[in-house]
Formats: sequence, C-alpha cells, structure tokens
Amino acid sequence: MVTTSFKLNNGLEMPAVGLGTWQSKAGEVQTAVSYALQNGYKLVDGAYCYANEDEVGEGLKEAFAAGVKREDVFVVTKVWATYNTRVEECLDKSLKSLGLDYVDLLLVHWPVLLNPNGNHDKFPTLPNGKRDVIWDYNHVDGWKQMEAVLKTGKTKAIGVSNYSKKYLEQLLPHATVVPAVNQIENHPSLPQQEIVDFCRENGIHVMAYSPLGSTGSPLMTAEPVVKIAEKKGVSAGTVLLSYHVSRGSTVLAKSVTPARIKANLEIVALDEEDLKLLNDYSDDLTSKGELKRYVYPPFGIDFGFPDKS
Ligand SMILES: NC(=O)C1=CN([C@@H]2O[C@H](COP(=O)(O)OP(=O)(O)OC[C@H]3O[C@@H](n4cnc5c(N)ncnc54)[C@H](OP(=O)(O)O)[C@@H]3O)[C@@H](O)[C@H]2O)C=CC1
Ligand SMILES: O=C[C@H](O)[C@@H](O)[C@@H](O)[C@H](O)C(=O)O
Repeated sequence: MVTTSFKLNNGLEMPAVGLGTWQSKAGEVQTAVSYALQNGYKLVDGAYCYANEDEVGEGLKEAFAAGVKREDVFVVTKVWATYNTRVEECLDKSLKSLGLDYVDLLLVHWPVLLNPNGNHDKFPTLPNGKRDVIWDYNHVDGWKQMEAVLKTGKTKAIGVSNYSKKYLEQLLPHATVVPAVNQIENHPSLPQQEIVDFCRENGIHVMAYSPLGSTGSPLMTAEPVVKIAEKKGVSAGTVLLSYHVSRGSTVLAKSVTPARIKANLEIVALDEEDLKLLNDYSDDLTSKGELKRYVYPPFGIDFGFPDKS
C-alpha cells in the first residue's frame, strides 16, 4: 500500500503529495488550485514571495464553494526574507490574500535577512545590483519569531526551508519548538541524503521541492527514471514523485495544466531494485561532481550545502 500522509512531530497529519504554486501565473493559478482540490489534492504549497497568493486564495474559495472543506486542506505558506524580523506581519499579509484565518504550516523560506527597509518589498538591491543582504542577521532570531507566531494560532505548525544540515545544527540547540518540516530541493540529481538523514534523526519531516527538476521538468528524461517508468508502466513523473514518498518525504509538484495536475497524484510503490537504480544514479553524479541544483537564488551567501560550499 502506498502512504498517503505522514505524521509531523506535533501530531498533525501532512499529505504525501501537494500542489506547488511557484511561478504559477496569476491568471492560471486560481484554476489550478481549485481543480487540484476538487480532484484529490489535499495540500497546497505557496509563499508570500510568489506574489500570487491572492489568486491562490481565489482558488481555495472556489474549491470551498464546490464542497471542499477547509479542514481537509493543508495550506502551506512561507515568510519571505525581507520579513524575517517581521514574521507575524508577513503571515498576516498571506492570510489576508489567502482569505484564511490560519494556515497549517508556516515556513522560513530562506535563512537570510534581506533589508526590510530597502528599495523593494521582496527583492531589495544595492546600487551595484546585488541583493541587499543584512549580513549580521542570525537566523536563530528569526526562529524565535516563528515560535512566537505559533502561539497565536494563525499557523498550526512551523518549519524551515532551504536549511542545510549545518544550519539545522546551529538552530536546534536554541529551538524550543523543533521545526516540524524542512522543505528542500530534492530529486535523484540532488538527493541531499545528509539532510534527509539528519531530519529523520531529529523528527523533522522533509518536503521535497522541484522533484521534476523545476521549470520544464528536465528530470523526466533522466535515464534510470525512464527505465523504471517503462518497467512499471507508469509515467516518468510518477517515478520522480514516488521516489520521495518511498523515502518518507512529502513531495510538491507544480503544474497549471489540469491533465498534469491529475497525473501527478499517481504515486506507486518503488521496489528495492528501482530505488537502487535511482540511488546508483545519484551516487554516480555525486562522485563525478555533477549533482544538479536547479534553485539557488543569488543571495551571495554560503548556506552550507556541500554541493555549493
Ligand atoms: N522552498 C523553496 O525555496 C522552494 C519551493 N518550491 C515549491 O515546490 C514546488 C515544485 O517545484 P518547482 O520548482 O515548481 O518544480 P517542479 O519540479 O514541480 O516542476 C514544475 C515544472 O514541471 C512541469 N510539469 C509538472 N507536471 C508535469 C508532468 N506531469 N509532465 C510534464 N511536465 C510537468 C510544469 O509545467 P506546467 O505548470 O506548465 O504544467 C513546470 O514547468 C513549487 O511550485 C513550490 O511550491 C520550489 C522551489 C523552491
Ligand atoms: O520557492 C521558490 C524559490 O525559493 C524562490 O522563491 C526564490 O528562488 C526566489 O524567486 C528568489 O529569487 O530568491
């Protein structure tokens, strides 16, 4: 039997598959969210930074009007980097856009502070064009704000995103609440096994993002993926998404295309032979120094990921 949900460290159940909304255009994301929720999805992943939460909110509203219940949907949003010293303010903005009075999970999007008083609400820059980073910010302080916001009931759980093992090791000794989740880029070309193992040892659930290789889904043609898909008579997408559920992680796939949204819900059990093929592929890329990280915004910061440090 294939797992359909995972229990978080605070007892909350999180669905195994969710709809991503990064880069989903305003004109498309309302329909995508509404369609997904009316066709079996129970998790929607968004963020203040995606600048489309008003439309995601419209999609939620449409789904609720069609009979989907709020309590059956797991809504995730993220505090953007310009707001890491103003966590509740950012959450309030997201809640207003989403038309909700709580989210199920609030994440720190990236462990970095961009100038809250800079020249742009989300992407402040310096005269030289570089991101306006506040260099003496300590991400542990941001986590303290997350712990405070949890008490308001505006979110049912708090977690982090884009945290390396190194950053988690810095955070945990100071955390009163252990993050429920670490949302990271994850796929056979970037297995991040050291983070996945560390999270498992510490009761932190992994949410895998960019499972298809992000924009244009480049991993769909990776050799072992195609081979397993043919063997099992499923799509390459199903193999890439099922990989995470087999590893005990929740997976997020973004699509604004109804047929793909539906297809991405198909998760199958991968057997040892399938997983070995994928793991061998990952090991081979690791040994050749050819791991592929698709999402690494130009913050100019070393976040402690071994492939980037
Ligand atoms: N915490 C963080 O920093 C990050 C979080 N995320 C989250 O994870 C989600 C998923 O990651 P994302 O980077 O968007 O990329 P994905 O790996 O989900 O890939 C999305 C791309 O694949 C296409 N696609 C989707 N399904 C199929 C399919 N069945 N067949 C063929 N092509 C398909 C989509 O096209 P189309 O839409 O046109 O159908 C789109 O071009 C994000 O949307 C976001 O919610 C992502 C990146 C960073
Ligand atoms: O969630 C998706 C990604 O992290 C995205 O939010 C960032 O890549 C952002 O566009 C940036 O440029 O910093």
